Amino acid sequence: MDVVVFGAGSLGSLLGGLLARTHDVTLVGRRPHVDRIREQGLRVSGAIETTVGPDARTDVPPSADLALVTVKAYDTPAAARALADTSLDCALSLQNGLGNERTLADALDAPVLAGTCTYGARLTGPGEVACTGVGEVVLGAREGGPSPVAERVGRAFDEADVVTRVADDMPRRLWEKLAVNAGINAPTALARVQNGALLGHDAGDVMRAAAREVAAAARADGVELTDETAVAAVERVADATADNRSSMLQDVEKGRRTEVDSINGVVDGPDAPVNQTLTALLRAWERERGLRR
Ligand SMILES: NC(=O)C1=CN([C@@H]2O[C@H](COP(=O)(O)OP(=O)(O)OC[C@H]3O[C@@H](n4cnc5c(N)ncnc54)[C@H](OP(=O)(O)O)[C@@H]3O)[C@@H](O)[C@H]2O)C=CC1
Ligand SMILES: CC(C)(CO)C(=O)C(=O)O
Repeated sequence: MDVVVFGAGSLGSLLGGLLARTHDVTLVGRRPHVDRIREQGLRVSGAIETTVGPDARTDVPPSADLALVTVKAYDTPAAARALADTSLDCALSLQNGLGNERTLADALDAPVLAGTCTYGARLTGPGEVACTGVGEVVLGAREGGPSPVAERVGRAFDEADVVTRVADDMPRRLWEKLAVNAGINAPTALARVQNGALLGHDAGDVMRAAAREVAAAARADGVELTDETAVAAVERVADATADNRSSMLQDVEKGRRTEVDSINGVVDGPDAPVNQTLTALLRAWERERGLRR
């Protein structure tokens, strides 16, 4: 399969690197990362060790079978514009947050698949990415149901030894993942604590309330996600990733814009006062830092 990875940062470099073991991969990213990959290849270290030689560039190629979109959610509109003139068979978002697939589908003349990813990735230097945990990619039709396109992409990922499952219930999975990220990411970023610290009393109440509000929004959107399922999911992930610093905490520590708009901000409204508060506080921090207007 001919794969273009739009957003060769942490996740894009890792998955692009793993796919490059079997497929023709082009990484679209920034300098000096892309230059180093062209000169010396891409080194993957940590839980998976390999060196591969994908193509790497700063602009998009004219065609590909699959566009894997791995920019931060706030860059999805720009990714969609950049890919609009590329001839594609399909696109797949593995980003956190809700709404990325719709943004891509509105701009692209190709089916857009939804996905979730629990692999952990961190750029460690130009031309180098660390796999901080082997997880799983789950992908499928963004509106749910069977999808021959998703089956084809799933097979291609399997061939490259990327742990992958094709699912026919992506809308429910995306909402459940949103409940997890809404409950963990913003509270850990604001309190500057590891995920496990949310399992204590006060912060735990905030985490569970945020997850319940997301479940209510999912049901209003026609997706059957109970409060109990959402709360059990966020508690399970906080426990399993107790020593993690969430991606939003890492963004705040690095002084970078966060993905709050496409996580807590998706359910931001009077019916979701906890998510509204978390969103408002993170937006205030971003504004003060000059990261948003
Ligand atoms: N890292 C992880 O382990 C996981 C991440 N995710 C999700 O995956 C998504 C990506 O996360 P992550 O990889 O950590 O983020 P990164 O910031 O590391 O990667 C995104 C990369 O895309 C680049 N980029 C953005 N716009 C363009 C453009 N127009 N042209 C070329 N390059 C561009 C960015 O460069 P620049 O910063 O210079 O703009 C950056 O290098 C997020 O939604 C995240 O929540 C999900 C699961 C695991
Ligand atoms: C699952 C969790 C909360 C792990 O830290 C995550 O996805 C993130 O940090 O963005």
